[in-house]
Amino acid sequence: MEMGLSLKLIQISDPHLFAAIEGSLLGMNTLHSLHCVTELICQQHKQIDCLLVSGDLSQDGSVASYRHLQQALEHFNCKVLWFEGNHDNPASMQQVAVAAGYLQRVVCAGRWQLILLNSQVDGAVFGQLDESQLQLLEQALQQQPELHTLISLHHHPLPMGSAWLDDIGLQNAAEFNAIVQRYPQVRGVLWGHVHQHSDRNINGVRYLSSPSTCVQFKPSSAKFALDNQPPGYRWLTLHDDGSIDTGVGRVSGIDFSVDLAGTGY
Ligand SMILES: Nc1ncnc2c1ncn2[C@@H]1O[C@@H]2COP(=O)(O)O[C@H]2[C@H]1O
Repeated sequence: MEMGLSLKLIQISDPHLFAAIEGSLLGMNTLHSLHCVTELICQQHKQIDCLLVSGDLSQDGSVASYRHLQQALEHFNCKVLWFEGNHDNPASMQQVAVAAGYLQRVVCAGRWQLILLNSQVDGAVFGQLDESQLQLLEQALQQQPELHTLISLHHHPLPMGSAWLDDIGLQNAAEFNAIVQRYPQVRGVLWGHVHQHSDRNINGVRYLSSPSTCVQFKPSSAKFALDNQPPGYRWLTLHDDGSIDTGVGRVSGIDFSVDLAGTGY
């Protein structure tokens, strides 16, 4: 990433791709919806410093699904960073991402440090930061006290107000948030998993969730339910003074087929 006056970051989350190009999740073709989102990003953002993909890149864990993602992003002339969600297969993901340089936990650019954590628990839908991730987080924060910091992970460290989702969030959120609040340089925490946007400020730290590039979950629903919002992404401008401008973009004018009555997957 080049050093400028501010950094433009685009977050893509939860694309849930399959090896088969016609693969679909609750009626939505996830590769097609991803392509619609990347096209929108190209139209809306001329200069991007970094594209961050925040987990559940694949639905079937196949190497081919990660190659589809790589191809979908290859025309972006910027740094690309991937990290794991609960659905990802670490070995398949690494096969594609390591050679391409997409897997980095700590990245410093300009006045900012990005810390990307692995909250995956083998075989579980919920998340947890193990001791190595908590140590990595604290070490990075201790090493760069002067850099504004954005932390990203797949699972939600705050309740979303949906009982079913709040059962599958970050299990040690209290421990994580205690660290976040202890280091004044932390400006933002950014996640995926919940397929919906939210924006909260807790003691000056911006806590942000983001849409999926495929199906959306209905906010404030006690049980699993899909929303009819279209696929989308989040953009963030990280300013030199530590402030963050951010918003969500969604595809318009395309009729995505989705099974709104679906009760899970
Ligand atoms: N009906 C359901 N109730 C609870 N969890 C579900 C249901 N359907 C799917 N899930 C899981 O909830 C997860 C939410 O995000 P993921 O995309 O990680 O994957 C989803 C499934 O693993």
